[in-house]
Amino acid sequence: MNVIQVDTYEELSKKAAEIIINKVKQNPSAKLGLATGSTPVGSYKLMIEDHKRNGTSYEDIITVNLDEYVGLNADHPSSYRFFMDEQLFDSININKKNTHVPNGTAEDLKAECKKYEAMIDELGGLDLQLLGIGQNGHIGFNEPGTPFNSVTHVVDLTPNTRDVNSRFFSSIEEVPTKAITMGIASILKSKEILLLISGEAKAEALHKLLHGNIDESFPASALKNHPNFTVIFDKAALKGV
Ligand SMILES: N[C@@H]1[C@@H](O)[C@H](O)[C@@H](COP(=O)(O)O)O[C@@H]1O
Repeated sequence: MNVIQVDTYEELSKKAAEIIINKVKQNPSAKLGLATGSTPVGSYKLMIEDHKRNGTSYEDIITVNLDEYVGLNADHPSSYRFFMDEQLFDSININKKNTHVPNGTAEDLKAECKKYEAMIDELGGLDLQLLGIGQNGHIGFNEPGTPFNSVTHVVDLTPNTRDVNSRFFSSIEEVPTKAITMGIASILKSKEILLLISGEAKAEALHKLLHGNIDESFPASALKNHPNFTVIFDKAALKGV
């Protein structure tokens, strides 16, 4: 595990954006695994700025997102497809056809999961997977207890995750109870993994990642088995533990 500590969220965003932009420059047809949540937003902004200023091209880049809520379509403002379009895809020269987010409104959710995993395999695995982390150590929507050998699947969201994520909805009742997520094994298929941890609310999760055991009760600990795993965190995430 490579550990990078920075002072602020701004620095964290800059560092992560640099790593992603370099990957894109080195390999203009790279396959990027992307994440939602507030943490990567700063990096996405910097990627957009760099695209506008320096012309870094996403023309042949393929993206694969980690997860999507069950029941929300692309037009729903709280869907992860909507989020990705708004926060990144609509502002860079990516071909929308090359951007993949699980279809949360698929009639046959199991078939959708199978199809998604097969797509990842057909791509030959991703080149770089960007991740955030939940307060309980979830990655994607892999909640504590998820087997490390899990592939893309449907999950029941925990009350805590629904509560934390309710800030993106008008009320807690609107937060879906299920989601489709890449599994832990799907995430580990990526050649490189970059995890971003920012803010005091994540202090316990960071502490467990750095000092705890590799155990299914803490999903992010699986990443420590990966040969090319980097975690970037800010000072605030070190507070209070
Ligand atoms: N499914 C997403 C995760 O992929 C993300 O890492 C997490 C943390 O979000 P934030 O960065 O807003 O704290 O939120 C959601 O649960």
